Amino acid sequence: MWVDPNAAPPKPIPYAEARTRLETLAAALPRPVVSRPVIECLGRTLAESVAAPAAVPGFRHSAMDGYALPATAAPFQTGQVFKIGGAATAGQATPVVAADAAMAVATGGMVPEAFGAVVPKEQVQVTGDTLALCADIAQDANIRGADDDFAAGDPIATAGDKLDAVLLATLCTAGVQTINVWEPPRVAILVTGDEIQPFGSVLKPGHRIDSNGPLLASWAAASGFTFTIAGPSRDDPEQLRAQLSALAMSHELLIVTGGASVGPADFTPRLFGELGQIAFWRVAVRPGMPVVAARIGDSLALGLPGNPVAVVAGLFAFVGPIIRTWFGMRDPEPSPARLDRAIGKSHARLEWRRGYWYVDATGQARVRPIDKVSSGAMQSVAQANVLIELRAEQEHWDSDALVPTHRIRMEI
Ligand SMILES: Nc1nc2c(c(=O)[nH]1)N[C@H]1C(S)=C(S)[C@@H](COP(=O)(O)OP(=O)(O)OC[C@H]3O[C@@H](n4cnc5c(N)ncnc54)[C@H](O)[C@@H]3O)O[C@H]1N2
Ligand code: MOO
Repeated sequence: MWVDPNAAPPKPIPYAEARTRLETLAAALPRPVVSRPVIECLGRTLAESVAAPAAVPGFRHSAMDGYALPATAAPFQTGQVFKIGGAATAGQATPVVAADAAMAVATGGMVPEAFGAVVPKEQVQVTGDTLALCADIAQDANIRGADDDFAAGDPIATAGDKLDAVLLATLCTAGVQTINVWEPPRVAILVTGDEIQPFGSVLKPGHRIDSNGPLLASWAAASGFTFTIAGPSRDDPEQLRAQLSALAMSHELLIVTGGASVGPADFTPRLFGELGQIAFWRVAVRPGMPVVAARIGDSLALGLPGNPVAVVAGLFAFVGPIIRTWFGMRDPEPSPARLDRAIGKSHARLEWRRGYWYVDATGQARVRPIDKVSSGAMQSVAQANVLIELRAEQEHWDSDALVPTHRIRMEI
């Protein structure tokens, strides 16, 4: 799509259509899979499902510190007396004991099939090298099977699962050595706008401090991505063209903020069109309508409007789906909640309204819409923990209406 700066801008497309085009773009990017030792994969996402290679722990073992009783002596009853033929300690080979003797065993110690139960220390009376049972002991009591944790072939994790500490430890336990994970996209962030000044600047009238750069850089860092941050850059098409083409050469995901709309200094859509192929420009959503997406070389370029709340919504609505497509991850489920008060809108775009989600005293999930709806008001995002989804074709919601909400202010 060629963007003619003098022509009328295109009609916004529905969000569902934009998502489909974005996911098609993301799936077509070169996404390398690498094989890595499990221990180095915290935060990585599995490119293929993993099953247990063998049973774990792989040997029959004791769940208690006590004595293994010879199977031939079952049933084990109060008062029964056994000679203690030896002691098995965890991690050591089992000693040879007489067929009718008991064997001292530690928790986790191997218990061969010749033994029919383990009696805990607390339930025996030991005199010299003999013990007497103080209770009846059931067959197989306190013995765990060789597949107590995993049987060979048990599924452990599915492609698209992200390794947190628990999953990483579980794979280690199962004896999995290396896994195939997606190499994450290299992310470039380009902040634009003549009025935008970097953190720490002394502002002149008309200037704003850059918040989109810190927002996107913090998101990329928290996601564990390698990223480059450029700008704030002036609204100069020559300089922006050079920056965009250089960044697109070395990054798979390029996020630009500002200059997405139809103003005289809005160059992002035109430059995307010159350097690559535009997938869409303008989507019927609020905030974020002027969003533009394109393929530039081997990079997916996303141009978000400069308004800071549109960037927060853009992370949720556009960047999130790109990242999940890249990693083959599922979408998080929305959380339905009842509105604290009636709300309305006077446009036919899908809106993500800021809200505060909570559970009331009766256990009911509720959401309090935040009053400020300006796309420039970061304050209102700081007061919110969800985005309330307001359907494009509806204009009024009664108090107590059930609406889908999406958690924000968390890792995507
Ligand atoms: N005639 C029309 N005008 C506008 C339309 C339209 O359809 N027709 N769309 C409006 C909508 S919706 C949005 S959203 C904005 C987006 O415009 P841009 O993408 O060109 O964004 P900018 O003009 O560059 O910035 C908007 C706003 O945000 C502030 N900003 C920008 N970057 C940052 C930053 N890094 N940190 C903090 N604040 C930032 C900037 O100063 C502006 O106030 O267009 C509407 N106009
Ligand atoms: O889409 Mo803009 O972000 O509504 O103000």
